[in-house]
Formats: sequence, structure tokens, C-alpha cells
Amino acid sequence: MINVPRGKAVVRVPATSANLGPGFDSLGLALTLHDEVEIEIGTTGGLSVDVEGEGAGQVGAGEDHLVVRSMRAAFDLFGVKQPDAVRMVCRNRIPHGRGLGSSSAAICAGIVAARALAFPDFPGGGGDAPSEDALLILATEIEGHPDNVAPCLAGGLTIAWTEQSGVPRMVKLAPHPDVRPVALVPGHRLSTEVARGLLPAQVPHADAAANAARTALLVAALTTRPERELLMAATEDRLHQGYRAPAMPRTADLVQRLRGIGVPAVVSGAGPTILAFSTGDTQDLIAPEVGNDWHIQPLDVETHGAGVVSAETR
Ligand SMILES: Nc1ncnc2c1ncn2[C@@H]1O[C@H](COP(=O)(O)OP(=O)(O)OP(=O)(O)O)[C@@H](O)[C@H]1O
Ligand SMILES: N[C@@H](CCO)C(=O)O
Repeated sequence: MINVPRGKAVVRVPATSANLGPGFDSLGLALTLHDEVEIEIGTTGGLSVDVEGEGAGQVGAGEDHLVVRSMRAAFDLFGVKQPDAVRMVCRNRIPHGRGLGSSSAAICAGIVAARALAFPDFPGGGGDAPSEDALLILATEIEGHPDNVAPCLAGGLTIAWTEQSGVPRMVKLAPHPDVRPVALVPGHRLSTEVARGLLPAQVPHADAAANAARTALLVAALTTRPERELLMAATEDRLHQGYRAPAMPRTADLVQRLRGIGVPAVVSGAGPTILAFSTGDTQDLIAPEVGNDWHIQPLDVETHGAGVVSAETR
């Protein structure tokens, strides 16, 4: 086993919105809201984790911290020895448990930083450095499903799926420049685990068929024809939002009201944040309908995925 050289890596990872309405566990969009993680490998001092911003004082600062667990899982996968001394600083801006992919961002940050530290010559040299496919497989294994980790790693709009063998795959598409996501973020949280617990084991065939059509239409609308009328039809869902509504009644109510005035709005990920697609003519409709209890955050699509801001070895 080789040692991870002494050094430091800083990585930046985007927030993501999964599902986008009908594309349950498959569609995802990277957003221009980021966490930054700095990891320094030393020789003595054990593990230290500082969390600034979102999650400070709430997430643990030990081996159970999600970035730490993901970094260590990556070192194991890469066949490198776990370093004795790790100093980590997490500068978080993605809110936790809101449906904006904070857990995927943490996982991807740990994995991408581990690759930068273990293979300092990557991507120029890097020899045996793990591929993007390998990172997707590991990140999905930790997260449980690929729809947030895919856009977090790749940026843009992604379609993720799982092969019969269980291996996750993805393709990245470029959304049309007129696609303008607006996140409506409430103050309260809902864990993905709780929201997934509300889903039935089986759904009516007619609902599955309706979602298949909407998902295909949504890919077309987001990439080539981001027109309000198409986006409205394309963001209808029957597979998860209704089942989860009892756990997020205010989200369900606001999605319905926004859709009622012609704003294509969906539950972001497992909620309770709402993602609205603002077209030129809907922009002014959103704020008056939403009121003061929600943080209205206009964002852009992030075209770059998780990336290394700086890396140095000593
Ligand atoms: N930056 C982070 N550092 C450490 N732990 C984190 C971080 N981000 C998220 N987590 C852990 O993940 C939990 C939130 O994950 P969860 O899957 O419930 O929601 P989410 O990822 O924010 O939303 P969604 O998956 O619906 O998009 C947090 O409560 C925390 O335990
Ligand atoms: N597809 C996932 C996204 C949240 O992690 C869900 O809706 O449960």
C-alpha cells in the first residue's frame, strides 16, 4: 500500500436538485450554490474537522462526518494507506436536509479531494487514478441512489440509471440557456430517509406511464424548448410528490398554488425545498405567491461538477 503524500487539496462541489418532478431517482440538475472543503494531510495530529456555515455545531466532527467517511472510503478503494493526520475545513453554503443535495455534495467533496491528494499528478498524469465512472459508483454506493451524485460530479443536467448488474451510469446534457431555476427554501428540514419511507412498494401502471412521458418531455423541454407550456406539462409527477405530501404539507400547498398560476414548480429532491423554473413571463409571479416564510434563491445551472480549486503536495 502506498502512502498519501503530505499536502493540501481544496475542492468545490455544487448543490443539486434531483427528480425535477417526474424523473424520480434519475434526473438531476447542478446549481450555482457550493460547498468548499479543504483537506490537509500531515504526519501527526489525528483527525480535526472544522465546519463553517450550514451544519456548524450540528454535524459531528469525528469519523462519522460524511466528508471524512467518504474520503476514507475513497482511500480504501484507491488502495492507499489511511493517513495518520487529516485536518479538514468545511465551508458549507448548501442547507442540510432541504432537498438541495447536501449529502451528495459532502460525499463527492470527500471522494474528489481524496483523488486529488492520492494522485497529485491527476489529471495530467495520474497513472492509476480512478476514472469518473469509478467515482460515480463509489458516491452512489454511499448515497444510495445516483440522481444527486451524478450532477454533483459532472455538472449540468444529468440522467442517471442503474444497470441490471447494479452499476450506476449517467449521461450529462447541457440545459438550454433560458432555463432559470429558482429555489424556494423553507426554514425547516425533512430527511431523505423519512421522505423515502413514505413511498409505496408498487404504483399503478397508468401513473408509471404518465411519468415516463413527462420525463421524456422534460428532457426535451430543458434542453431545447424551455417554454412555459411545455415545462408545465413536463413537470407533472405521480410517483413521489403526492405520497410525500403529508410530510411536507406547506411545500405541497405552495407547489399547487404556483402551478395554479402557471409557474412550473416541483419538489426539489426529497423536499421540502421547491424548485421553480422561471421563464421570462413567470419571474414576477413567484415572489407575491410565496410570501415571507421562504427564502427565494434565484440560481443558475452549474455547468461544472465537483472540482479541485487547488492542490499541492510537499
Ligand atoms: N456538508 C456536510 N457535512 C457533513 N454531513 C452532511 C453534510 N451535508 C449533509 N450532511 C448529512 O446529510 C444529512 C442531510 O442529508 P439528506 O439526504 O437527508 O438531505 P439533502 O441531501 O440535503 O437533500 P436531498 O437528498 O433531498 O437533496 C444531514 O443531516 C447531515 O447528516
Ligand atoms: N431521488 C431522491 C432524491 C433525494 O435524495 C428522492 O427523491 O428520494
